Amino acid sequence: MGITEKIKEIEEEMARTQKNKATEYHLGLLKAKLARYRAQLLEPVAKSGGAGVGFDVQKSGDARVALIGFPSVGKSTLLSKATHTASETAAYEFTTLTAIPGVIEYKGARIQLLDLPGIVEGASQGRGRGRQVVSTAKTADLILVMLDATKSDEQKRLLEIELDAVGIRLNKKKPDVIFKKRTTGGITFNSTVKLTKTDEKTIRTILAGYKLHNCDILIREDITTDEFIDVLIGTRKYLPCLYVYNKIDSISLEQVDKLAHQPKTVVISCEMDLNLDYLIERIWDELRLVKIYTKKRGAHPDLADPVCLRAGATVEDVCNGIHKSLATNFRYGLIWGRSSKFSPYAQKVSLNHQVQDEDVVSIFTK
Ligand SMILES: Nc1nc2c(ncn2[C@@H]2O[C@H](COP(=O)(O)OP(=O)(O)OP(=O)(O)O)[C@@H](O)[C@H]2O)c(=O)[nH]1
Ligand SMILES: [K+]
Ligand SMILES: [Mg+2]
Repeated sequence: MGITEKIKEIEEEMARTQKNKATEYHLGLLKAKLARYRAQLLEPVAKSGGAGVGFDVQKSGDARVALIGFPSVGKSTLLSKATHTASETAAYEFTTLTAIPGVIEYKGARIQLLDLPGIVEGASQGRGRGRQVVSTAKTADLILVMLDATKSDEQKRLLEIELDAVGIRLNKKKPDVIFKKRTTGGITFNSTVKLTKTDEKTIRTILAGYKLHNCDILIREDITTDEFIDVLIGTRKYLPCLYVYNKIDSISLEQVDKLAHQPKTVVISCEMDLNLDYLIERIWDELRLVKIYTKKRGAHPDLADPVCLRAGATVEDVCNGIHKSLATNFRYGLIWGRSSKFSPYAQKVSLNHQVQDEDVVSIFTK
């Protein structure tokens, strides 16, 4: 029996099993099995690629944004409008058959936008190019889930099921659980909060199902059983996501208004050029990029060529963004702007100082 059949069998058994106190542990075990098979399904099988291998597109620029959606929602139209790269667009499905990268230049940052083939229901189980698409999506810093505003909202749920099945968690934080494997000593189970969505017995059942008999578990958040399995599997990808409804030129204003009020959502029309600038602004915000200007002694800051980094970056990252040797020869830095505690004056800083958007930095070397 192949993995897909095994998955199907478990899913059927889960559907048949009534959910109650008596079956809770058994269901937990099934869930764990299911997660393990799904993980197996995504492992690369042969050298030639196929399962689990994404499209071979070089990462470039300061961040990567991937376009995911069903066919003909307008992904390629967006790429062609927002970047200088043309990607074929047409009224028929599966126009795009590979990954096409384009670049959005915004506020001094170069953001790679990746057009991808449309995915279909069942993509995560290997239908169409789905698995390649979702594997590529895992390499992105931000996912744009693109939806057709003229179609039912069911599409959003279906897409999320596909992404979920391959271990992509959208707009979710990694569960606050510490899990350590040991060689002896049995299972130590601790929780700093009251667990209302799962319990110790279920978790122990799952651990047994994974043949994990020696480990330390410290739970610091009221997690679900599924979230615990995510921690065990370990390869989950937690990615920020924006829901982009395209084709709002074809629906009523009331409908547009309703969609636009959903969280993490942007409504656009590629064809009519509606709201595209705002979308790019939102992409920038979601990526949480910071822009750092450098300044040579006695000169004005270089405003033309900022260093773009992810939020949380340090002076060391700034150095590495300029030249490899800078951090090794670093003596001290001077920083102006939001992260200087003496603002508007400069603060003398070391490599581990965290920078903030629009800071100006001078680096002094040995
Ligand atoms: N009404 C309307 N049509 C649009 C809009 N954007 C794109 N389209 C049309 O939608 C169709 C599909 O566009 P594509 O850009 O090829 O869609 P895609 O998502 O890349 O499709 P695949 O590559 O096949 O997955 C084309 O006929 C476009 O002209 C829009 O804003 N409004
Ligand atoms: K199309
Ligand atoms: Mg396309």
